[in-house]
Amino acid sequence: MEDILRLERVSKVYKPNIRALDDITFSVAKGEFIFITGPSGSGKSTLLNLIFRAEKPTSGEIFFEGRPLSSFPRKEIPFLRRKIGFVFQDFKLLENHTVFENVAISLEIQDIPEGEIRYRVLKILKRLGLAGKENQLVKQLSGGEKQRVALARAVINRPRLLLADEPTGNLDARRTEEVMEIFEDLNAEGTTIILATHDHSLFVDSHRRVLLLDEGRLLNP
Ligand SMILES: Nc1ncnc2c1ncn2[C@@H]1O[C@H](COP(=O)(O)OP(=O)(O)OP(=O)(O)O)[C@@H](O)[C@H]1O
Repeated sequence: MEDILRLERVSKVYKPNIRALDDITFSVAKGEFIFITGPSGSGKSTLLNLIFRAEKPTSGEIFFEGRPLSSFPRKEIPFLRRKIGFVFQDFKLLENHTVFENVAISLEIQDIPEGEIRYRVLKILKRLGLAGKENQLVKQLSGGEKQRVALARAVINRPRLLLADEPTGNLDARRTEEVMEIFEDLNAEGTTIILATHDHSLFVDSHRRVLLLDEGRLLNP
């Protein structure tokens, strides 16, 4: 099957000499759902940040849909980010804005008619169990609700690739199961997913590919 993503010999070194990622090579097929795991500090977040082009590799290259990420000029990054959704570990939500505003923000900068924005936002909120919460300020939400708002915002553009960093970190067992079902549904609809977690229970029975990171190295390329 065609690859949506390929990393070739990617390394990331932070000053003075922290090798966060060391010579990483792997591919992800279109439609795949893979897990990345490893102990704290093994490089999971760094890897996702590089794929999102939030940071650049020190060496090596990342290809998204065949195109090297290094070839995207700055002004094209917003277009790239519409194709790649990111659920951040710390959510990165606008705490003093409403749930609706947080989810709608990326649609509003695209000249999409207001009625369609409203329809799409309310639909995704309903799907994520947040119906009726649209006018609430994010800072008034529970951790689990914020997690789901972050997921809603990440998928509102119907991205081809969804990156999720510890997306069940703040959830109890029942909510974790619900969120994992949503990831399964999104994947069944064709979204490629890369989910980073240290929680083995998320993938142990999943029969999915699991990449193991340790001190920046991939143990099972
Ligand atoms: N901006 C940065 N500057 C310097 N060092 C960094 C930076 N970001 C990450 N690191 C270092 O790179 C290594 C990998 O960190 P990273 O956050 O990718 O790990 P992780 O596997 O996501 O950990 P966790 O599960 O705790 O989130 C760590 O040693 C970390 O301290």
